[in-house]
Amino acid sequence: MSELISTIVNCKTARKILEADDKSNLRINSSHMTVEALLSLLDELKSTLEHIPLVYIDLQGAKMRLSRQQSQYDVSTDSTVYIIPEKEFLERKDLLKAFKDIIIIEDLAFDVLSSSLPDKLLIDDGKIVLSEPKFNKKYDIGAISAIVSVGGTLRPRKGINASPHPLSGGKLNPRDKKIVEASAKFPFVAYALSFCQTAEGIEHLRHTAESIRGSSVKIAAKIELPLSHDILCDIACVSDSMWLCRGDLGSQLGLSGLGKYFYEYTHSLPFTYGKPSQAHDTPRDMSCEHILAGEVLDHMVSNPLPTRSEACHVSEHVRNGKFDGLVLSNETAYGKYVKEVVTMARELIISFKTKHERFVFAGLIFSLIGDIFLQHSIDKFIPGLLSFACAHVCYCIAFSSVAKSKSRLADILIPAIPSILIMIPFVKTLFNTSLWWLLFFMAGYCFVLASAMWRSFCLLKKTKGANWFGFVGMIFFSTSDIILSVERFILSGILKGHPIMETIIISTYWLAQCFVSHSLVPELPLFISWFSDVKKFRDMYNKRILNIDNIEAVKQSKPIDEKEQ
Ligand SMILES: Nc1ncnc2c1ncn2[C@@H]1O[C@H](COP(=O)(O)OP(=O)(O)O)[C@@H](O)[C@H]1O
Ligand SMILES: C=C(OP(=O)(O)O)C(=O)O
Repeated sequence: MSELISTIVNCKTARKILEADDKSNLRINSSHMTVEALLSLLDELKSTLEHIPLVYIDLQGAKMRLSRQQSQYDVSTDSTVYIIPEKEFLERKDLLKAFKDIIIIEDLAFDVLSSSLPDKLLIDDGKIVLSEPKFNKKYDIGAISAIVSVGGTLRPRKGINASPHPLSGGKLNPRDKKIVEASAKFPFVAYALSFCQTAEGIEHLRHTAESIRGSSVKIAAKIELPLSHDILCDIACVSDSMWLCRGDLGSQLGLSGLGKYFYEYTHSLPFTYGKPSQAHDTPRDMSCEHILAGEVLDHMVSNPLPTRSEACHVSEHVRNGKFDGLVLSNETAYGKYVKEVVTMARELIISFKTKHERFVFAGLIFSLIGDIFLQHSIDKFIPGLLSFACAHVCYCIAFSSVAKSKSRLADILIPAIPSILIMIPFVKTLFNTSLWWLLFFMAGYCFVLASAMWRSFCLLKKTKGANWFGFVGMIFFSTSDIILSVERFILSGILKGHPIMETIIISTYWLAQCFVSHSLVPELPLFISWFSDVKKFRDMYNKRILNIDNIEAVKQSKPIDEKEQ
């Protein structure tokens, strides 16, 4: 099932979200709260929630932000504003708080921006744009003045973008480090690192978190700058997931640039952005989970339904396997329709049978046909074998719909080599017999079985070991088939019908089918989930069919004009 991550500001929002979708994970943006407030929110979640999901703490990393001291006010287009560092504001607060034309930013951001003034500054994902920044001595402070080319409402802690981005993301900054150290005692916490720029940044975070916790920690890299394909591949190697954050990326690249980057990212195209990729001996890919973030269902911040484009875009990209989940930000942090947006997001990502599900189902049907043939007698062996070969082709398609290998050559060679090796004893035994022609069918069968195993390994690799079920299933499959063929052709059926042999063949076969099917729901506990979660799944399904929440929301909503009057 796809991952849904919903941003919360307090325990109340968390409860609302989980009421609408108890499988949603949560996200807390640490930049919008003090470290103490963050820790007490984690404590509250732990003590009040019945079931606590994964909670991502979003770390500021190398993101630049307005100060917490910034007051909320509107800046109008064409006016002049003065950007000052937080420390100056704090020193002269009594005088400065009366002025409505100052923008207070974090000291580090002020220092890096002063050392090389950018052409433009974008605040709050580009909702406010400042042009022509220059040094100015306003209020006797070394300020940066700028013209407001797009006006809007300033709010504390909103993000600032300049291109090129002036802060490099190396080791954790002191505040993020303190947060990681203090939150390590909560086993349900994962981390998302903002403005991630290198694999080293993620490695440092992982090392810090895991050495304190003493166990593995899930880490997401937030991609908010146009990084090159090579760097993305490096980051993918050390991260559990990468979040494509289109809010900041859109500010960095402009909207048409974002469209182009999005296309290249989702098609893993090399060298358009950043430095050209270096030549590598082995093909490189961005194998890890990919999560779509930034204005995913933004229309629902103030409307009960998303736009058609949002609904189609989300469905398309989760369905075609480009993304493994979604982050909801403003939609749940301060949107008016928290429950509706969470329900809608879940519907959009499960409201169809994915290719993975459809082909696992088809594989099970072919296996059933194969079982019926093999139940009869030896002369139905070939139809049985062909049915199971079709089942493995279906499993191949199912696994590769989620995790494709990048190399066609590997797709052929890796399954071919073990198939040839396995065939050697059978060739020796059957070659000079009247059953020699069976060897062709058996070789073909071995190849499709090994291909399905290879594709299940790609899935295991892409999910960094989290979805190992398909691979283990295919190992059981091969074990069952090898024992069956050795017993039938090499030992000439002398053990046929022996209860121990039959038990091993049938139990490995059933375990294989169970594990392959479980690869569809890797987040649920093995086997038990099939029984304990039936009701929840049925409720979710009924809700989807009847669309109850959304019908209610539409009925209750008034036209925009009416609301504004
Ligand atoms: N813990 C919080 N307290 C108050 N407001 C918050 C909090 N978290 C998020 N918000 C609000 O929701 C908005 C969207 O959240 P998020 O996407 O995490 O922020 P940002 O875009 O600033 O990184 C924030 O800009 C802020 O206005
Ligand atoms: C999700 C994003 O990150 P943040 O919420 O930190 O702005 C984004 O930039 O789209």
